[in-house]
Amino acid sequence: MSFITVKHLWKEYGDQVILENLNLTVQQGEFCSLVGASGCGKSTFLKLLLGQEQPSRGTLNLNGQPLPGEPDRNRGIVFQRYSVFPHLSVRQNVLMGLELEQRPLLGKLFGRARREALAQVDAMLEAVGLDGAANKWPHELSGGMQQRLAIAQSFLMRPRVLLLDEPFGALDPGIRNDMHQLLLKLWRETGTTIFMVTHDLHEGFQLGTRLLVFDKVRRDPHDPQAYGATITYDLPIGQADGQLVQDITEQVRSTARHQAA
Ligand SMILES: Nc1ncnc2c1ncn2[C@@H]1O[C@H](COP(=O)(O)OP(=O)(O)OP(=O)(O)O)[C@@H](O)[C@H]1O
Repeated sequence: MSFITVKHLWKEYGDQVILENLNLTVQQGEFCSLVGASGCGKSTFLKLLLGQEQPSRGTLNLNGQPLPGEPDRNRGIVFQRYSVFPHLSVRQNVLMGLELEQRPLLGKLFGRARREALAQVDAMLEAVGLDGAANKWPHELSGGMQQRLAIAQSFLMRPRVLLLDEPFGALDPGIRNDMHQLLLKLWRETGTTIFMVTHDLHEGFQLGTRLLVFDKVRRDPHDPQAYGATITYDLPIGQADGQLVQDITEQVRSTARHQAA
């Protein structure tokens, strides 16, 4: 049985069709990169996987059961920005997840439980290269360090599914490669199933195990909202030849031009 099964999934907001007839099966531990023109419903798809939005039609199953309709600890998410608590230190930011999980009402751990949690936190901070910044505040960190912190927070909770919405979109190209290596390392160590939205087509073609291209195949010039996007390409990473890369890039850009018109 597949880990995640999406069948005939539609998402509409009022008259606007966002996603139409998505079908997809994903095995546990896959790392899917999602690309597509702006407005093609990639973030909406992540929200459906998170349980923050519900399908208008169709089904989304996890291990054969409907995905819980509300976010839970099995699903983590990292956004391009603002995934961390600004009023907590780096160490407290990462600790907070464990405290809320183990003491949901009080939100605080004491004694041995706290010491054990802090040992996990410190090991994770070391894994993401933030051990030297444990006592800093988020505003004292560079953008790359903030994303390392957000990634540390997410992985520490060991979600079964991790959703990344343009996690490196605000970072300088120079440090993206380091972030890719970090993400791949944590993914391999944890076996988490990852869905990552990226605007960077090059990143999408390179990172992970599978590329999913979201695009609109139907278009009504008189009613731009009538049709939604679907998955037009579903390829193993590294398998697309130069011509296919060029075709996909051109199609995504063409849809982006139509969306902007
Ligand atoms: N809660 C909502 N209510 C109404 N419309 C929404 C809502 N959320 C998203 N949309 C619309 O759904 C469409 C798809 O948005 P979405 O953010 O999923 O696209 P995207 O492919 O992730 O775009 P981008 O790459 O620019 O982030 C957009 O037209 C957006 O305005």
